[in-house]
Amino acid sequence: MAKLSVNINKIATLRNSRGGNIPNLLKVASDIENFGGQGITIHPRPDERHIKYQDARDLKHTITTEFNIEGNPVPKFIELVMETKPTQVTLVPDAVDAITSNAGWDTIKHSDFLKEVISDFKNKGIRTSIFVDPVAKMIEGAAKTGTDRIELYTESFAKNFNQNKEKAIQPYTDSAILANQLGLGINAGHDLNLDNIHYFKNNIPHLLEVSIGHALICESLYLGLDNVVNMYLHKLK
Ligand SMILES: CC(=O)[C@@H](O)[C@H](O)COP(=O)(O)O
Ligand SMILES: NCC(=O)COP(=O)(O)O
Repeated sequence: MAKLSVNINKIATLRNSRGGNIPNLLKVASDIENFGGQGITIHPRPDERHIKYQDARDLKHTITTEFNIEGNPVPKFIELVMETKPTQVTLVPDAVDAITSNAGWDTIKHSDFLKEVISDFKNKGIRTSIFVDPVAKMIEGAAKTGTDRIELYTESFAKNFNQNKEKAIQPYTDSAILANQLGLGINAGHDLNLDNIHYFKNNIPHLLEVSIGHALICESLYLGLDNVVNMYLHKLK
């Protein structure tokens, strides 16, 4: 069974829209865990437009499952991760002005940098994962950085799922087989949803964890958070 880590960025977006503390991010995170969620993911961005750096500090004291912090390892982010010591850090090469994550690492070009930050995080006892496209040479490059895991960037799978799911999944299946042969753990995320998750899970060998936020929160508007978390858990079995 792959673990479900719920990305709560969108809860922070909603809270920030009124400047108060409704919905309460810490309570939502605890509720998700009580509903069965096996992890909480946040992706603080430099402009703090949703998750604030202080949220990461506060969540550290309330999360009882796996805490995953995603982001571009700029100095301020590295400092935050070193201070909060989450279960896992997922490195994502976001541009500052990106609306959302839109590419995986070039693990060849940024090899030296990735090796250095990954080694620093691992020395602190933090599991590392790096966000990559499903491309063989990028997976091979990832293995050389010393990272524990990769997170497969699933945007293209999600985008093409309805037209041709066999074609959409193929690079991901191939990448998962290769990653496993190279000793990497496999996570995945971005635009996964209740329609595509079961097919994704069934076709990705050795899948350890998915992080899902945008669709999960949207689906919860109609179906309820408790219900939706459990629907994902069922589909991930
Ligand atoms: C790494 C990744 O795929 C992203 O999903 C990200 O965590 C979502 O970030 P936003 O909520 O800012 O779009
Ligand atoms: N790492 C992916 C993630 O946390 C959630 O992405 P999305 O479901 O919000 O697209």
